[in-house]
Amino acid sequence: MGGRVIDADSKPNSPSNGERNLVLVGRTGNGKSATANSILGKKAFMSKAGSSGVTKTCEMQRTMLKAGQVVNVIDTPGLFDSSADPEFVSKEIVKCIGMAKDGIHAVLLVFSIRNRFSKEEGAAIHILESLFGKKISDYMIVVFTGGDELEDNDETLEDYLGRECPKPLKEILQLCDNRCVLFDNKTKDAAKRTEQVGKLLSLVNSVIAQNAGQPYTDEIFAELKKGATKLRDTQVEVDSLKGYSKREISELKEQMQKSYEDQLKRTTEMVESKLKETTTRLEQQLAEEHLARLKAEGAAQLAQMKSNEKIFKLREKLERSQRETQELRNRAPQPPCPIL
Ligand SMILES: Nc1nc2c(ncn2[C@@H]2O[C@H](COP(=O)(O)OP(=O)(O)OP(=O)(O)O)[C@@H](O)[C@H]2O)c(=O)[nH]1
Repeated sequence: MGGRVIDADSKPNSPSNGERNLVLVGRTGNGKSATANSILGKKAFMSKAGSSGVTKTCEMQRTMLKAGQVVNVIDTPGLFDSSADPEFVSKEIVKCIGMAKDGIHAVLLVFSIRNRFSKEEGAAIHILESLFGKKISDYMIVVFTGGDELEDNDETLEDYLGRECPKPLKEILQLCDNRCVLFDNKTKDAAKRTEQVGKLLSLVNSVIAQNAGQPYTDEIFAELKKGATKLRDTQVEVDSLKGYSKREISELKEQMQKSYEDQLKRTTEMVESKLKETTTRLEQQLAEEHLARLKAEGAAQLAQMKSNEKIFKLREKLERSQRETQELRNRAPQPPCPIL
């Protein structure tokens, strides 16, 4: 444990004083690790440029606030990148849930104002909702990184969203009740660092208050917690057994460990099948939308062609009738010259 002491929780109406579990999700390179480090006030996670992804697995680090409250920060790899393998993603999700045993107090969706918002980022929210239910959006907070670049351009977050907010991002912000915060992870200004982390933690407090102090949990959390508690209790029980040889005790422990690992495997498989089902459904939906767009474009093109053809024919008709009129005029007998 270590890191900076932050004064975000010394407000009179701050919610429960238990530990807080914050999970950062987002596309590789959006600045999850850098944001996690800003929250922790120390370089706990590796953060650097690279398209292949620096964070390879979920990891948890913690810090203590001024009021003595512990904040657990879980950094994740790019779970919703289109290149991510479902088996790996499911294992990581189960691992992350295992770390936040008591539930998740806030999910931080990390976007970067330095990278263009992508389709897959828009789809990620639907995957999260499919895996964890619509309730998960009550726990979401959007974090935009790259505050320094906006500042360099003399822009605010509102200016940026005014010019650069595609429909799926708008929908995400609406789903989160517009809970969003801008982070400059590059700043060396201690006051600025404290202020942006304080703002985020205030949003976390409001999320906790709105959810009546209850962190997000579901049947996956419950199953994993039950399994881990059972393993721990039986290990204690086995340790206290009398009249058994060392070998028998070690065999019993191995059996317990194996049954726990089997349960983890089953849970991971369940998450994987849900994930595959959702991804297939989303891909189908995207393909259908694409097809509908193509059809609409085709119909518009056809209508345009038809109307071009009509215009061409009308112009031809007009020119023909002008020519005919001129010919008639030319053929008509000329009036005698008044001078003669
Ligand atoms: N200018 C600027 N760069 C940032 C900011 N936040 C993160 N970065 C940079 O963005 C790059 C990626 O940051 P990471 O924290 O490694 O991103 P990540 O989402 O954790 O990426 P993976 O660990 O690879 O999944 C690094 O070069 C960071 O220094 C920011 O607020 N401003």
